[in-house]
Amino acid sequence: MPRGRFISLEGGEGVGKSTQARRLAAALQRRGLDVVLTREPGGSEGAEAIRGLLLSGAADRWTIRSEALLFAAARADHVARTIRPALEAGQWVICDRFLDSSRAYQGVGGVLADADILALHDVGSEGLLPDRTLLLRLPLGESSARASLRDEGEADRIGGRETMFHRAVAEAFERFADAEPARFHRIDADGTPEDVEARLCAALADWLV
Ligand SMILES: Nc1ncnc2c1ncn2[C@@H]1O[C@H](COP(=O)(O)OP(=O)(O)O)[C@@H](O)[C@H]1O
Ligand SMILES: Cc1cn([C@H]2C[C@H](O)[C@@H](COP(=O)(O)OP(=O)(O)O)O2)c(=O)[nH]c1=O
Repeated sequence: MPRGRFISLEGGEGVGKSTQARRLAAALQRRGLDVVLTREPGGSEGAEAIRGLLLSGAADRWTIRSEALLFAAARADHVARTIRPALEAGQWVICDRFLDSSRAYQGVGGVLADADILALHDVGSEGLLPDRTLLLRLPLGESSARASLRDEGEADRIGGRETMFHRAVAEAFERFADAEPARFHRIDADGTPEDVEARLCAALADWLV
């Protein structure tokens, strides 16, 4: 049984990751592939419990260090219980956010270096990386308008941070894509969901022949 493919979707809040993760999973299933659709933080029983700790409560509920450790712990459980077993069984895994979200969100602010977050990932998840990372990009004004329509003004503990934070996150994703052009594919997230889905499928075309 050949190992399955591991695809992550990344980008800021409201760019359409969750919408496109569902659409991509359905598109791949229509091609006869066995697909597991999952998300972070979450994707396993333990990680979903940690998700509740991370996304609710006061803005200062966690320090940057404790928050980064909780994300890494959630990811370790998700990788061990959901992602690795699926890949080993030949399934394709589509993950709505993964390690690069920790590098972007927990890495801004200067408390933790990128190397620190990668070190946590080495310990927690033996350094597992996606085979391909699809980075959805949209001007910040448009993604925040989409997110606030969806959330009706009730953003979660991290999504509710100020515009400067989200701008720094978007810039971090761009730096990661520059540094790893073989893994990252930049996707224009503007236009209809159908348009964006077509771009995602085009970014996987070499695997779909
Ligand atoms: N291409 C699109 N055009 C307009 N609205 C969209 C598009 N894709 C998603 N949306 C809507 O924008 C909001 C945010 O999308 P979502 O998939 O939840 O983004 P993310 O997971 O990146 O935060 C949702 O209300 C969704 O229905
Ligand atoms: C996976 C992950 C998410 N996050 C943040 C990003 C989001 O603000 C929040 C929840 O993610 P998510 O539910 O995907 O939010 P959205 O659909 O709005 O993009 O958690 C981190 O800060 N670090 C991480 O490692």
